[in-house]
Amino acid sequence: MEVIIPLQPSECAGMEDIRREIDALDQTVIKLLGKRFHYVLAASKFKTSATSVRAPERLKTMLATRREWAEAEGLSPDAIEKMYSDLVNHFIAEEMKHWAAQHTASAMLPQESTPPAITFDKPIPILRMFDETKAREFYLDFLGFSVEFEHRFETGLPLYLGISRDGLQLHLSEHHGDASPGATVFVPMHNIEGLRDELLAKRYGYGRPDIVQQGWGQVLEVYDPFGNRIRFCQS
Ligand SMILES: C=C(O[C@@H]1C=C(C(=O)O)C=C[C@H]1O)C(=O)O
Repeated sequence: MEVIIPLQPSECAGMEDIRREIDALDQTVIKLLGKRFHYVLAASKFKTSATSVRAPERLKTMLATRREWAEAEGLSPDAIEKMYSDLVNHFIAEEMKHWAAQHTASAMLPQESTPPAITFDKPIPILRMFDETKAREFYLDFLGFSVEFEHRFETGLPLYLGISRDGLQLHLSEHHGDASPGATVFVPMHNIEGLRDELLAKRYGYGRPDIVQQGWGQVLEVYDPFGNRIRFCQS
């Protein structure tokens, strides 16, 4: 391995030596400037405003110090100040970009800052019922609903039944506090004639519903054994 020992200026035998030494020094200077740059970027996390990023007072005093150091090395203070001024202005611009990315209003917002939109699912009417057998006969056998779930706090306590058919969900409750008989559920639907034919074919003992033409559409009403009615409507 070739070990290169730096030559003093007076030891250089020609331009080749001179330029090799200058290149080596400039490479070291630029490496050091690269290190310096990382300190400047790291400064941005302690800066609280765009003015503090520029830190004009610090810039002024540091340029003055570099002038003194230049003089001590036999260099022109003006030339060194100009060099530093150009360099530091470039660093400030980079620090500003870095700072803005960390500190602007949008960067400061928590990531999950957009609250989810408020939306509603389809409501589920709760209808009062007080005879499980009659409820099953009407809603399951006649209207063709299926049971989604059944709930009782314990055996012998009131039943709460979730039922559904083709997108229509109802809750039937034996709890007297949940609802009073006499409710009407308005159900927009499609193929009301198909439903009418299906219901008539059931030959249900307590109702033979037919379609009534109203101003707002065709209406078919059925009455449950507890005084509630379901008003199907196709418009
Ligand atoms: C690093 C700082 O931020 C800026 C960059 C400077 C630099 O490159 O030396 C000096 C002052 C500021 O303009 C600082 O405030 O010290």
